[in-house]
Amino acid sequence: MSYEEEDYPRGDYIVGSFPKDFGYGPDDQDGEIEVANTTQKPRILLMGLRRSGKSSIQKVVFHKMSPNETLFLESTNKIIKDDISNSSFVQFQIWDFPGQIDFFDPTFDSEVIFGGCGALVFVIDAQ
Ligand SMILES: Nc1nc2c(ncn2[C@@H]2O[C@H](COP(=O)(O)OP(=O)(O)OP(=O)(O)O)[C@@H](O)[C@H]2O)c(=O)[nH]1
Repeated sequence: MSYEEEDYPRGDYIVGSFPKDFGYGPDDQDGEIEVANTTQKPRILLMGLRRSGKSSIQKVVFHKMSPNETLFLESTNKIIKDDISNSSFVQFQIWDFPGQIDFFDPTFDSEVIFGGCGALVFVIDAQ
């Protein structure tokens, strides 16, 4: 991993970069919702353009948020890992990515991101 702490101090992101602070590292446990057994459940990645509606889709579909309430959602600045366990048969994770990630950044670790991916939803414009 080429990430160096001094190059990307915490909270001081370079636009377009993909520092480990975004929360995708194997040891990361501080997503908004704590997730146990991160490696065992199928993972759905929500990626796409900035302000395209990724978080809105996730909140409306899986958390019964009313579409009107999504107007007040703030921009995602790190990966939000959400554990969906509706029953013992329906169990998976959704990783909601920040829209500003740069896939060509050298610190983007595609092995870690896509390694356990079951599906990828790329949102262009939810409207
Ligand atoms: N009119 C309309 N607005 C929507 C729709 N989906 C999302 N929005 C609005 O678009 C804005 C951005 O939505 P988010 O869900 O935060 O977008 P995001 O892709 O997660 O954004 P980033 O985290 O910045 O990448 C919000 O104000 C939403 O209310 C839709 O279907 N119709």
